[in-house]
Amino acid sequence: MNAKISPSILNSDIAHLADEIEAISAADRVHVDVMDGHFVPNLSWGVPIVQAVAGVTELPIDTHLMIEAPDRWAPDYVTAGSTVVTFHWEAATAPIRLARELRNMGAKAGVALRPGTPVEPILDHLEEFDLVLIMTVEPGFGGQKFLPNTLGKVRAVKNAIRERNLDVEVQVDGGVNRETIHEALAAGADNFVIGSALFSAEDPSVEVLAFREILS
Ligand SMILES: O=C(CO)[C@H](O)[C@H](O)COP(=O)(O)O
Ligand SMILES: [Co+2]
Repeated sequence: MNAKISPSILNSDIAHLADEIEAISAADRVHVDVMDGHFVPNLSWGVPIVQAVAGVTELPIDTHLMIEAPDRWAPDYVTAGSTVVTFHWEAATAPIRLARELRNMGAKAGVALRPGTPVEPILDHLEEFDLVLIMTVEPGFGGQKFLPNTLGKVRAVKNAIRERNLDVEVQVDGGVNRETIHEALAAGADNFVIGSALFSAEDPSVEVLAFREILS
């Protein structure tokens, strides 16, 4: 599987969001972080932003829901234009049923785990998902430090995917930069959410290419 770069626009200059997204057009996806102020202690944005992003880019939208009651809200993010909708395992009432609903709507279904959530319960259900997101920081804020003790879960998911020859992406999200990306890659990640390391660079368009080079 070719490694994918999914820039998180959380820490971009949202007053110039269309320009920021244009700058990362050589990436593979746009990662949109939805936070509800309950599942995480921060509030970001919702359906209208996904619709707005869909209106200014051809890149597939990868929506990361850090919200309570994803069973109720996640389908709206497919309708809004997301290609991938990832919800948190900890927040969902019926995660398998929700994943099936998202797929039936034509989207890819992703499941995310906080750093402290064990991976074992999802290993028996990997066929139900297109993407597993292993959080490498506590969800809620951009610009945090990468937690290397989460990489054991990346290895465990990747091993299970390989053993069963499944087509499931392993995404890491949080604190990924030019140094930490090597550890995540070695552990088996193939989809890299990169936020502040891209948007704090002098030229994010050049930085995307630098990450592409590292992953090649
Ligand atoms: O889900 C997230 C935070 O909960 C963001 O996607 C993540 O933090 C990306 O930003 P950075 O690369 O700056 O850590
Ligand atoms: Co995210």
